[in-house]
Amino acid sequence: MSRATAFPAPPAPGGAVGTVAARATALSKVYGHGETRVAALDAVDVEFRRAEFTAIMGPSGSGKSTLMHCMAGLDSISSGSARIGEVELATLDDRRLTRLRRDRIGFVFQAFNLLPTLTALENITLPLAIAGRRPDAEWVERIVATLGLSGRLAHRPSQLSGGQQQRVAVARALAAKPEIIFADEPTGNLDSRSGAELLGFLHESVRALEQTVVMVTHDPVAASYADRVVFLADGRIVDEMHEPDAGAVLDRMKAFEATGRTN
Ligand SMILES: Nc1ncnc2c1ncn2[C@@H]1O[C@H](COP(=O)(O)OP(=O)(O)OP(=O)(O)O)[C@@H](O)[C@H]1O
Repeated sequence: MSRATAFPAPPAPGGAVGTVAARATALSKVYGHGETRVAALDAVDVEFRRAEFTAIMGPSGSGKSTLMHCMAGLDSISSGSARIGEVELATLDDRRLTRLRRDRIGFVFQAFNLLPTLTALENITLPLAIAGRRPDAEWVERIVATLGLSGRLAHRPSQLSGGQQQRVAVARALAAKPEIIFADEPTGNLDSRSGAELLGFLHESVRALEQTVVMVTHDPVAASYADRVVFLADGRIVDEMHEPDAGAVLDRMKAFEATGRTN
């Protein structure tokens, strides 16, 4: 049941582990003019590899959300390049950009944004239904099992805990087999235990389902679930850490904040 789209079909998740899912090159984003001009991103170079879990950290105002929004085609860029796979986002008109976001990108936000009148399963498959695509039943089953939602599919959001609702939101993001998932503070509305569980499931979706996840977070513990942490300060990538642990991330953050105060 292949359906013609404006883009080549995304590779099966895991089909090309280690290749680049998204890339920014000399990416700059300026808001405002004159006295109100803010360089939110200043010549950022960063790659997000397939089947890798990356956390983006940095002090408030360092450009984390702007980077995520520019990479996800939710905001325009001022100069440089932002690519999903081989597609240069700046070359797409609004219609093609909307389609790319729908077909190739998954989103998870702090607010779960589930429809209250639909069951968990209906929420998970809704974006596919809107896109006129039939869900891949086997894939949806794997996602649901990986996220520990098998016994909850007939429940409505009000019958689920916050952690379960956010897992439904992650399942919804995964259902279309996106090339990359952008998560903005996905544990921001969860208590610490549900947050830890959600992060464990996100980690598992990268390991077991070979998904690519980029997560903006303020929380060093959340970042420690990632394979890699990219640190932003004043709109620039200033450091990177692999196989992070929470203590080391916290120390690095404190160091940036101390430097920021003395500059
Ligand atoms: N729409 C906008 N108009 C003007 N300036 C903006 C806009 N969005 C962001 N900025 C500015 O760009 C800079 C980076 O903002 P951004 O929200 O990306 O930072 P952040 O690291 O995500 O911050 P936080 O951790 O507080 O969410 C900040 O100085 C911010 O004030």
